[in-house]
Amino acid sequence: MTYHNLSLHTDKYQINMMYAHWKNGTHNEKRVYNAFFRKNPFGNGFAVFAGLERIVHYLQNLKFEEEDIEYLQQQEEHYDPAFLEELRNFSFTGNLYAVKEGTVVFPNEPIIRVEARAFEAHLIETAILNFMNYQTLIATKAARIKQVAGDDLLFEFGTRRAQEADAAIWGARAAYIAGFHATSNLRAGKLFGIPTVGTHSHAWVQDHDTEEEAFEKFVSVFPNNAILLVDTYDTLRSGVPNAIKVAHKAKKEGKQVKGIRLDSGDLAYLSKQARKMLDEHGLQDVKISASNDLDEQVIMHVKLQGGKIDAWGIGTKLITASEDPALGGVYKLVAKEKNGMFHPVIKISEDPNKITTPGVLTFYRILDKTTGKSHGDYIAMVDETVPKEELKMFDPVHTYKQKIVKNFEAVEMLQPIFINGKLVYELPTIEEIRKYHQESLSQIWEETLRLLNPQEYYVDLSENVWKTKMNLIQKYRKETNDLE
Ligand SMILES: Nc1ncnc2c1ncn2[C@@H]1O[C@H](COP(=O)(O)OP(=O)(O)OP(=O)(O)O)[C@@H](O)[C@H]1O
Ligand SMILES: O=P(O)(O)OC[C@H]1O[C@H](OP(=O)(O)OP(=O)(O)O)[C@H](O)[C@@H]1O
Ligand SMILES: O=C(O)c1cccnc1
Repeated sequence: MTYHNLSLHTDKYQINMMYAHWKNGTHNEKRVYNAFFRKNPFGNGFAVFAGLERIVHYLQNLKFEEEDIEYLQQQEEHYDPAFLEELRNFSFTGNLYAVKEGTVVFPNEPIIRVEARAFEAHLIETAILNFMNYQTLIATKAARIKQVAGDDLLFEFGTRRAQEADAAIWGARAAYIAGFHATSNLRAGKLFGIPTVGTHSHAWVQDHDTEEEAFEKFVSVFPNNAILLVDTYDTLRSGVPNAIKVAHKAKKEGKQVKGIRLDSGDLAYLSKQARKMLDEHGLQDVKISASNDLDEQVIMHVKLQGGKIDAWGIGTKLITASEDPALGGVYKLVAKEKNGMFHPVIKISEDPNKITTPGVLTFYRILDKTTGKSHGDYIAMVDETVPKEELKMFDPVHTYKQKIVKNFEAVEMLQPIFINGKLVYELPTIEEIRKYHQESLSQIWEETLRLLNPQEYYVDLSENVWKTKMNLIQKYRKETNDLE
C-alpha cells in the first residue's frame, strides 16, 4: 500500500504549540502522553483496539515536503523561517508503546503511550486520535454484531454509506479483526488480505424482462457461487419460486446456486418461509443471506424469532457506528522532563472522571492462573515492580472496595512499537490479529462481554500511581485555596 505523507493531517494549534516551544527553546524537552478513552461506546462493556497499523505507517512516513513548508509559510505570518527549516528536518524520533490490535480494552487505561520531544508529541496527537478513535469504534461495533451472530457468516457491506473512502477501507479492516468473514470492498480486500464477497443488486433484476431470466443469466456466468437477490418484486410469490426454478435447472446442468439474499420485509418470517420452500424442493444446500439496515439488535431479534438466516450483510449501521458515532478518545500530557527526569503532571477537572492519571504508566492484565480469566487491569508506573504472589487491587474511587489476588499472571499490555524513532515491532498479519482478538475476548468474563448492562470491568491503579495522583490533586487544591 502506498502511504501518503500526512504531516499536515493535524490541527493548526499543534504546529502553533510546536512553534511556541521552539521559540522558547523547550522543543527538545521530552514529554509523555497517554491516549485513552473515557467511556465504552454503544453501552458496551469493552472496546476492541484497532488503528495501530495505520499509526505505524503514519509515523514512518512523517515528513514535511517542500509544498507543506510553503503552505505553512502562507498560513501564518509569525512562523520564523528558521522554524520552517527545523520542520524540513523533522522525523519521529520518539518512543511509542501501544496495546496490540485486536486487544479488548477498557476506559481510562493508557492504550498508547508516547514519549517524545515536545515538538513531535504535539504534532502527532491529532492523527493518532483520528486513527485510533475511528478504527476502535468500528471494531467494537463489529464485536457486538459478532456476539449475536454466533456461527453465522458476517459480510461487511458499508462502503457506499461510509463517511468517505478511508473510513470504508479501514472500517472493513476493523470489522474483519473483530470476526467478520468478508467485505464487499475489493480495495480493502486487496490492501489487507480480507476475503471478499458479492451478490448482485436490484438493478440486475430490473435490467431483464423477467426475474427468472435475470437469475438464469447470473447463474450461467457464476455456475457455483451465485447468490440471488429475491426481493425486487415479491419475495415469496416471485423471487424465491424463481430462484428455486433456476436452482433446479442449474443442478441438472451440474451447476449450483449458492444462496439467496433477502433485502426487505420481515426477515424472520420471510427467511422461515423461504427455507421451507427451498427445503421442500430438495435445496437444503442453498443458503439464505439477509441485509437491510441490520445491526446487533435486529440480528438478535430475527434469530429469537426463529429466522433461518445463514449470512448477514451489514452496511450503514456498522460503518457509521450510527447510534454512537465517535469514541471520544483523548491524548493527555502525563509527565514532563525536567533536569533529565520525568515528572508526573495532572489535569484537574470538576468531573472526577476527567482528572487524568499522572506518571509514566503502563498496565497489566491480571489473569487468574486457574480460570485464565482476567481479574481486571492494573495501571502502574513503568519502573514499578508488580508483586508476583499477592496483589492488592482496589477501586481508585471507592477505595474500600478491594481484593487480594493470588495465583495470577500479570501480563504487560503495552508493547514497544517505536524506540528512538525506530520501528521495533513486527506488524502481525491480519489473520494473526483476528486470532489474537478471540484470545483476548476469551480472557474476559461473559458478564462484562454481554451486550446489555454489562458488568463494569475493573481498571485499578497501583498504590504508587494512586498516591501520586492524590498528592497532585492535593497540591493543586492547596494552591487554588491559597489564591482565594
Ligand atoms: N423480524 C424482524 N424483527 C425485527 N426487525 C426486523 C425484522 N425484519 C426486518 N427487520 C428490520 O426492520 C427494519 C425496517 O424494515 P421494514 O420491513 O420496515 O423496511 P423495509 O423492508 O426496508 O421496507 P421496504 O419494503 O419499503 O423496503 C430494518 O432495519 C430491518 O432490518
Ligand atoms: O442496509 P445496509 O446495512 O446499509 O447494507 C447495504 C445495503 O446496500 C444495498 O442497498 P442499496 O439500496 O444501496 O442497493 P441495491 O439496489 O443493491 O439494493 C444492499 O442491498 C443493502 O441493503
Ligand atoms: O454484494 C452485495 O450483496 C452488496 C454489496 C454492497 C452493498 N450491498 C450489497
